[in-house]
Amino acid sequence: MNSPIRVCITGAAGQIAYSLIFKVANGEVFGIDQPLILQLLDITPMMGVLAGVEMEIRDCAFPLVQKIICTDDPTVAFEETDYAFLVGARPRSQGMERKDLLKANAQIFKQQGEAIDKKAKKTIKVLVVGNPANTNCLICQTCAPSIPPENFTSMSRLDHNRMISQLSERLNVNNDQIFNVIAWGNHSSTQYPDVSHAYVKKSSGEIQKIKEAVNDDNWIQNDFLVKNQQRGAEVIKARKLSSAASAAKAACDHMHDWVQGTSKDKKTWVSMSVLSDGSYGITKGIFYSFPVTCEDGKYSIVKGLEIDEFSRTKMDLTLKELTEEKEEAFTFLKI
Ligand SMILES: NC(=O)c1ccc[n+]([C@@H]2O[C@H](COP(=O)([O-])OP(=O)(O)OC[C@H]3O[C@@H](n4cnc5c(N)ncnc54)[C@H](O)[C@@H]3O)[C@@H](O)[C@H]2O)c1
Ligand SMILES: O=C(O)C[C@H](O)C(=O)O
Repeated sequence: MNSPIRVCITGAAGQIAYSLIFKVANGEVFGIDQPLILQLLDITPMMGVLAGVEMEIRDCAFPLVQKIICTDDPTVAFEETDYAFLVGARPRSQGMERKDLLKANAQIFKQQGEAIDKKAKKTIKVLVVGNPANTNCLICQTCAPSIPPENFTSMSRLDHNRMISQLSERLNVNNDQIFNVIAWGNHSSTQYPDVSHAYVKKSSGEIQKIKEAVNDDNWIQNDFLVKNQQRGAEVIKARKLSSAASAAKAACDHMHDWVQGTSKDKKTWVSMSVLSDGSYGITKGIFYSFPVTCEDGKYSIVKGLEIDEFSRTKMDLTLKELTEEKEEAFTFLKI
């Protein structure tokens, strides 16, 4: 048996965590022979609810769970942490301006970045889920200067998965027959769901570009695009709550692929928000969703893809939003 790894999940008394914790505990991310110590963080008023979650984790009798630590103190939650899912964030309340939301979250992710810097293993891998995820991730990473910047990522996998689902439905194939979609940019309504390089592997074995298989550019550039950009809002409208199970599944997919690797031939990729290295003309120092492959616990941005004029415009638009978010958030922090 391997020695246990320490996995921190923040927002542990919330909706996403209520699905995520149990998938992680069941071995779905780090493997069925990898024991875990769960380090669960939420705010003080939620400690009672978190105690209930802890009871349920215990009642599952997971073979892999060696210890459960529930806390409202980030310096306890990030002690020696190997992997962190930063789910907890301040939600937008009625009448709250975007600026106020950025400000509230900037403070949370500053505090957590500082705790990670002081307490976590230097090899920690961090996935930020709490919105605005890309900018929260940037703040957290900036406040943890002793940790390599490439150890921080934020989640665009839900957008990636939503694209696959929409395409498989349209083409009447299974989800695992769709490859190489790309969710570019911010996890927000400016994201750019791009199918220019995507393909479908038909049941006959034939491979066809998505654009040819769909044969309707108008649908790709309008209905499909807007549906993906607005999917989070559509779920909120229907559920009166934001996506939780699908977000938890996407968080597991993201961390699983980062740790265990994507396809060995490097021909298929996933979408992950990572610190831009300037690829595709995206300003360095912004967490932007790119196509990546992963191997030996490291991600690499897929290089050299051709970008047409339509894509360029959309990629620049979401970059503009991220640049503005960064400027605004950093004014609150005086970094
Ligand atoms: N990136 C994505 O694809 C994606 C998808 C869905 C939801 N989200 C975001 O994920 C976040 C969580 O969603 P949810 O549905 O679980 O929300 P939720 O409100 O059910 O749970 C959030 C939890 O975070 C806790 N929290 C708040 N501040 C905290 C802090 N400083 N430290 C630790 N915990 C704290 C809250 O007390 C609450 O228990 C939201 O910001 C949501 O918008 C992101
Ligand atoms: O929580 C939200 O605002 C929406 C969420 O990020 C989603 O994409 O479902």
